[in-house]
Amino acid sequence: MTRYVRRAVRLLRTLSDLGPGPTAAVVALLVVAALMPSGLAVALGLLVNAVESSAGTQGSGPAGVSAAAMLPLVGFAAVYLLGYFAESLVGPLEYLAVSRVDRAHRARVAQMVAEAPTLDLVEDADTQRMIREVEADPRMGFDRTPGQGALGQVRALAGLVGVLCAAAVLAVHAWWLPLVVLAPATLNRFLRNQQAVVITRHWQAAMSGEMHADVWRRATVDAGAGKETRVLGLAQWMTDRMQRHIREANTPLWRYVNRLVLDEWSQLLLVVVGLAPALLLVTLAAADGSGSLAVQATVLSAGTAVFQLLGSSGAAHRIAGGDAVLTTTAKLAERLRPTDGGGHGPRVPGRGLTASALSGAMPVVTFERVSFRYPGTERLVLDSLDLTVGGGENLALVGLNGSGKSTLVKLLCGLYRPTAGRILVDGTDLADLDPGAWRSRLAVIFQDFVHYPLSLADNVTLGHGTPDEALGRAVSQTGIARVVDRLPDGWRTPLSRSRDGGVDLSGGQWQQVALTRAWLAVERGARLLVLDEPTAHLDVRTEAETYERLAGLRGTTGSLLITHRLATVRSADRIVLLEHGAIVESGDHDALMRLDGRYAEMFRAQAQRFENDLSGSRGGTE
Ligand SMILES: Nc1ncnc2c1ncn2[C@@H]1O[C@H](COP(=O)(O)OP(=O)(O)OP(=O)(O)O)[C@@H](O)[C@H]1O
Repeated sequence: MTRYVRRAVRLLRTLSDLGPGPTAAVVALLVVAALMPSGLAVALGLLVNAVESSAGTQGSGPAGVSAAAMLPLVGFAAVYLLGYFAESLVGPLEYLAVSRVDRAHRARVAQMVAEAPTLDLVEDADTQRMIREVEADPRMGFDRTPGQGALGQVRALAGLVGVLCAAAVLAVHAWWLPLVVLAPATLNRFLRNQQAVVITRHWQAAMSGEMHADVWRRATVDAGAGKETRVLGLAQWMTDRMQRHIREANTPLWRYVNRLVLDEWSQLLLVVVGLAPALLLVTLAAADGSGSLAVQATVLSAGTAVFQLLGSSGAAHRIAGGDAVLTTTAKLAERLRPTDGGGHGPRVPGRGLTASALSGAMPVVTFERVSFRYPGTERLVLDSLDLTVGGGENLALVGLNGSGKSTLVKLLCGLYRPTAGRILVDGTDLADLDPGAWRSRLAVIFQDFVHYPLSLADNVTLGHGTPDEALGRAVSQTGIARVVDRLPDGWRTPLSRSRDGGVDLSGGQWQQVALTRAWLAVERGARLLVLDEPTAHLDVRTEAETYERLAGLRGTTGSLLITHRLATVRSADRIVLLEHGAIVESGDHDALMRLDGRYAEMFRAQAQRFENDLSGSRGGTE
């Protein structure tokens, strides 16, 4: 019982997102709608009674009957119309209420996930399943949302008021009538609640399969994947895979619901068990003269109302679903909540925020015997790595694919914590710094930076409200001018083909956008530039210009550059070669060439290829 009360309270609390006025309106209308069946039962009884008594009056003809029945008839019609009016108003109001509650819930979930300080828990398969369950994404056509649950709960409570009223109507005719009707109706309600809980569990169990289906569902409609879908003829394959995952995920749920449909006769039996004795008893009373047709009509209507109000499975499903979503949301919050270490979640950051992390100084980041493996994997991606980055130094990190370069960047940003060892920022453990404050010291371009389907201005400022002068300086100092000039609406052009007036950029143009983001971050105070393959798509001229501009930041920021183009790292203060997560060579270009090791071998191989290409193209033109 307390479980039911706790569940109801939790669901009803979400109505605070709706506000008192709309909540009161929905509650009032639902109560009026729930009282209607009892009102109709009473009005029907009065009407039949009027017809019966005027028909029994000596000498009264049809005109007499109609006149006597007129008032109850008008009453009946008024009650009916009021109920009809309440139901038709409550539909759209309920819809608005559900959307508002769910919108606030979705915003909370989005913020909770986006603010989790590290990525490991967000990437975890269980977390992803929980997010899929609680995000209440309308694109998925979910009816299991906190809003649906809350409104289902209001409907159920309003229904209880209606049931009490119907029971009172029955009790007027005989004290035992409500007991006879309520017992099977309550049992019916209990069974439906249980079924709703089982259905919700099946729905939750189908989540992983649905997530597989999502991959294919998105791929079939995603404009970005559209090229391959068409050129490689993937449409049928994708839709087959989507259907298969949906089928496999939902078969247990569908089987259970099929069984329920077949077992529906048992619910009917409960209705008969509840209503038949009541009707039989009032009929017998009518036969021996102590009852009447009016009583029969009232009892039948009020009894049916009890079953109607208690037996609806719709509200039960919505309540069970909404409750499950709120339970999972609470678990998700717990999972993503920072702890004081030792717990499951990430550690509470910000305890030892250093002065230099907030000052304008260029930070020095020290990796001390750092080892790292991604959660759920066995392989060490970084292995006892010792490295110092920053402090104004221009450091280049090179290495073969998969050697751990991007992973090192993610650790430096505090997106993961080392499996062993520690990372110090100016002598303070990174885990003890406030992640937001630390990240504001960094200007990072990830290898797979995000192409937001927003305007160019939004794409470079990213919500920082950069003033126009800063954009102006960006135009003159980052080379973005060439991109801006080609866009139909300049800075305001949406960078997505799927938006009105939108265009897409080439890979190289996108990299110029990302470089401008980093440049603006430095303007805002970032003092360590971290660039993971920032120029891989740039033409030779633009690349050379970019490095010239970056060299201009020397003295303002330190930098960590990751690249496969070794020609671009020659001027770095220090080059570090990473292999299998460990540093195998370190020094400036000349020193590494003298060492004649792996770096020198890679450098010569690239230079040789460049020479070959050059002589090939000269041969072609001769
Ligand atoms: N989120 C992840 N979960 C599990 N393993 C990962 C994850 N990200 C990367 N890895 C693995 O970590 C290893 C190092 O990847 P990383 O991206 O750091 O290499 P890299 O040196 O940057 O490679 P590249 O030069 O190709 O960009 C790879 O074997 C990769 O499969």
